[in-house]
Amino acid sequence: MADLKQITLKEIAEHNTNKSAWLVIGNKVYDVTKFLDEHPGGCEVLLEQAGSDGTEAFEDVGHSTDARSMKEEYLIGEVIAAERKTYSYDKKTWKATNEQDNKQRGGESLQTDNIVYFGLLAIIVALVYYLIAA
Ligand code: HEM
Repeated sequence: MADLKQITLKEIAEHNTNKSAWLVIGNKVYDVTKFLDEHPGGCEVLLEQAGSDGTEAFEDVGHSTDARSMKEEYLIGEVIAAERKTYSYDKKTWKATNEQDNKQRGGESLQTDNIVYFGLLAIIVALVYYLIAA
């Protein structure tokens, strides 16, 4: 990746129209001008991000692996080292995963609790029935 053209945020900001639309995803610069009409999510969302950093918007949509590799066709360079931002892909993934895990775990423990309560209730009912019958 050493050969990638180094581009400043100032230069990127100038390409924010449908005549020339650049956007930054993960510090890489993509020229999506030709892709505007082909983007399944529409040209508006791309133009909204054009000239700026679209990493968060791109990640929020949860683009497919296909979409991720597709964007490499439009790669034209990368943000100069001094102006790069760190976007924590890991943290985001972990956050989402943990939330999901917690929900799942919550659901599971609730189910387990219900089974225990139901079992106790059944034992009590059986005991009462036994005592009455005796
Ligand atoms: C070069 C960059 C991009 C490429 C190659 C790309 C590609 C794609 C592809 C292939 C899809 C179809 C669904 C999928 O396969 O995930 C899609 C959907 C979509 N994209 Fe992008 N995209 C790019 C950037 C963006 C950005 C910056 C946004 C900003 C919000 C965006 C918003 C959306 C939305 C809203 C959808 C529709 C999702 C749906 O209907 O379920 N995309 N994109």
